[in-house]
Amino acid sequence: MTILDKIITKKRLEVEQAKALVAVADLESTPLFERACFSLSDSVRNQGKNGIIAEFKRASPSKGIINNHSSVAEVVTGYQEAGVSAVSVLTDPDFFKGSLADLVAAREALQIPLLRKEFIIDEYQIVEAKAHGADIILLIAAVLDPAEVKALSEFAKSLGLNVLLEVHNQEELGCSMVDSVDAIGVNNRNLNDFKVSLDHSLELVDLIPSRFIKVSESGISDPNTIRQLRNAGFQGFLIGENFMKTTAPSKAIKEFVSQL
Ligand SMILES: O=C(O)c1ccccc1NCC(=O)[C@H](O)[C@H](O)COP(=O)(O)O
Repeated sequence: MTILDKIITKKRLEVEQAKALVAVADLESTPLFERACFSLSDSVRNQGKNGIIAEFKRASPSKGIINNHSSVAEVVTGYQEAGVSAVSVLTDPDFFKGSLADLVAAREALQIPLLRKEFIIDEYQIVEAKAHGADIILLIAAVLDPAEVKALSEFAKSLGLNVLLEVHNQEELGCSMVDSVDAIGVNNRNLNDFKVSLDHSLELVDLIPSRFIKVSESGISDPNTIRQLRNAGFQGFLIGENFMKTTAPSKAIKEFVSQL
């Protein structure tokens, strides 16, 4: 069983448990569910922002514990002050040590788009995302079939959310481009063996139609890489570990951005 299979098997259980605890109607009656979402596209195209989607990431299957000392509010406030276009918060508890409480804490600190970084397999998680302050949801082509990508992205759009679709290769890209997706992220990390290569982004960028925001994800640790990716046609850059592994992620991002 691959790590991705393990994550999805656990996720199915987690979603059924959540459904038994909190009804959809209760999620839909929260104040956060009512709010209008920030637009990812507007934020990425805003010249005053740098295109970075900075991630709050405590742990990962590839690295184990990355940061168990920083608070969500302090880190994401620093990210926002550094001019990022959006913030990503991992909410998976078992493999990434995240939570929906982290998402709410980030929402309370931010006035820019917020991504719920999660392994979404069910509409319930999309309602949960909106009810806990997300503006953007992630759909991962490697764990969904094209019909699921279409149905889940259309459902998210019906709630006013932005949709980021993650692909890793040409086959996933070809199968999953639908109009209900706003942004396509090329994950440089193979989610089965964790190998990271920027070549995935560079090989796929020209195959992504210009109507989608183009995001390069994972393994970015050098301002020169942002320049290279920008020149290749990317507008968004998802970065987690590079900031989170430091003693002060809110300072590390400012130092990084000063070199752009
Ligand atoms: O990060 C992992 O080890 C991982 C393993 C399996 C599935 C997903 C995984 N990461 C999720 C992400 O997409 C990254 O957190 C995100 O792209 C940021 O990557 P990085 O800058 O390398 O922390």
